[in-house]
Amino acid sequence: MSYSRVRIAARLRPAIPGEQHDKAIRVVRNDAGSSICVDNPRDPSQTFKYPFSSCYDEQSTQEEIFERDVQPLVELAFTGITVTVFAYGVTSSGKTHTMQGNKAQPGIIPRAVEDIFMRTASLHYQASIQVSYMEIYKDEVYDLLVDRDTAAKLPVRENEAGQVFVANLSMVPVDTLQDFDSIFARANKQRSVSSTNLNSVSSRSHAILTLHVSVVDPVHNMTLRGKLNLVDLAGSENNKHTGNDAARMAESAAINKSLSVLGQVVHALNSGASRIPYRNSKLTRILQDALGGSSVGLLICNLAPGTKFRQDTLNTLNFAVRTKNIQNKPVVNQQVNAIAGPSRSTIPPPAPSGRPSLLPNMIPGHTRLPAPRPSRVPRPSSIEVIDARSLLPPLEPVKVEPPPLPVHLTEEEINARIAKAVELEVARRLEEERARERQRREEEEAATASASRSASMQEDSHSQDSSLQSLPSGLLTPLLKSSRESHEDELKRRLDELEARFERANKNAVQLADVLSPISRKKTGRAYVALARSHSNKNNLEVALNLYRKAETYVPDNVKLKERIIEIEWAVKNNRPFNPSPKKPRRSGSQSRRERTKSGGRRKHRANSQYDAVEEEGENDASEKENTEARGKRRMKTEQAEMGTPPKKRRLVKAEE
Ligand SMILES: Nc1ncnc2c1ncn2[C@@H]1O[C@H](COP(=O)(O)OP(=O)(O)OP(=O)(O)O)[C@@H](O)[C@H]1O
Repeated sequence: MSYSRVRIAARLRPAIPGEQHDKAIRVVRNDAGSSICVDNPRDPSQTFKYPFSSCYDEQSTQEEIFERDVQPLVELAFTGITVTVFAYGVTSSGKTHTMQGNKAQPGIIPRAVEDIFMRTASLHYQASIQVSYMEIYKDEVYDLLVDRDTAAKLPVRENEAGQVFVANLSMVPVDTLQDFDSIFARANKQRSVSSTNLNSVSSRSHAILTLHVSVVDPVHNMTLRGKLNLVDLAGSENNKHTGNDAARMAESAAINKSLSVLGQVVHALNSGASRIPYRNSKLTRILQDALGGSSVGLLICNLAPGTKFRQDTLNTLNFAVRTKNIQNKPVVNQQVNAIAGPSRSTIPPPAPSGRPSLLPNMIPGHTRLPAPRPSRVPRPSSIEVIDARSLLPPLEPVKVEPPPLPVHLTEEEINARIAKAVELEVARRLEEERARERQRREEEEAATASASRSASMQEDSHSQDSSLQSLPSGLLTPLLKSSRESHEDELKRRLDELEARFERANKNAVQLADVLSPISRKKTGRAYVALARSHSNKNNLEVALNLYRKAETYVPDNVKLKERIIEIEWAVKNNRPFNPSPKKPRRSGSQSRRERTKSGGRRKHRANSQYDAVEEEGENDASEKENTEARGKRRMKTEQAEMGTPPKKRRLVKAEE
């Protein structure tokens, strides 16, 4: 089964007139890759680092982003795959600029359309392009290709195959770039836009432009239907800054609510929840396919610069980190042609004439996508949704049969097709190998994690052998008979071996952390933290630092872990000893609850243990935020007394409070 993670790109816009310029948020590039660095709002001496494969700074151009991150995905639409690119970020962070741009700096949408037409022209197959464009305004869907004054609210429905669609949405065939430009320009005038203190042309709705690409392959007698969804989300708004009036406030509430549901969907997917709340907003319902569904996804995080936007930026980046873990399972949408031979009529027929038209046609020549009522849903025999791999020729033994020679294919094109098929098959086999490796690894991790937990319990009780009986036999059994020190060495050796084995099997820069499930990542992170803590207790600070950094690759959005790394870096750099927080003895559930209540509650308890923070990583955002705020308040209270003391000491002062 082949999975595709949602790709992430982050783009920092330049300061615009009237904004104060500072470096609170910046793009850093080094040998290890690129990251967005943000100063900790609570403690400027600390920096949060968010590594992403694509980070664009203030000088980046529209062309770079398109060529590096979007153009490779456009190609997929020609192979029957749905691709969704969405721009996410706080209001005024540059989403519309990135997606639409302007005449001088055209954005992703015009570039993608141009690219599609260029590809179409060079194809030897018949291809047709259609466009649909909708906006979600106050949780209602409107067609942007019909006259605004008469536009009705469109219902969101699901067909028998489980595909979500917007009923009665127009689809307009476009044959040239000029066709598209005039349709798009006219449609954009319909979009809900207003002026706020932060943006004179602030989008008040989420806009989804879809380019439907149909390619008819007469040789195989089928039509591939790919889609490119280009989504310009409305920005989250802090109404202290926007200065919104009552009407804008109502829009703002709807925008913030739908983005909050988007956050909940991402969180539920990440935590493996059995119910994903897609239905809680129209936005998530329509984007369902891009989040944990069958399309390939790219999230562009737009970031506004400077201290003023720092908290919003952290929220956006944390959302991105969570989204990065979502796995989609792309499928090829392929329809067997009813009549063999090339055909340009890949567009569904217009609604039956007896059906009352709800909306007038604004654009001449456009066809309305019929509402697929159950009786009109294509039978499974005529529309297939298939796993992309099944399109590959058989490869046992490795031998690729060239596809039948279409009259207009050149020798070079045939060779390219064969090479592509081989490449895909190799990728499939690699994926199978990885799946086997993953399974082996997860079994080993389960044993490793329980061993490290037991090791940590051993430390708590200062009893080295009382818990041996309760540890699992098997993988780690020989270690249990040795001393604790050698046990740790062995645990580290096994973790290293696990990564090395994975890297050997994957020479194409896929990291172990990238392929583990969220639970396995958390477990591995936890094992590294346990080892790191043990080394820091012995004052082997450099080793501990390395291990904490390793842990961070598995749980990158764990704030406590980032803080711990900064503290140890400080101690190493200043050649100072490092005193770990005193570890509390384990208590029974009820006793623990009683004590927590007396001593100021759960938040204080959590703040005391780095290990617990990793364990509890992934709890809901609200409690994370509460913790951060509570810590921030305590930090401010003690700031005066702590001047000149290292970060670790400050924490101890707080703990004593
Ligand atoms: N990379 C950039 N280079 C130059 N100007 C930019 C860039 N990104 C954004 N801007 C400018 O910043 C302002 C806000 O950008 P934009 O309207 O795209 O933000 P937005 O995120 O779409 O906001 P909203 O959510 O309120 O619609 C605009 O004036 C835009 O031209």
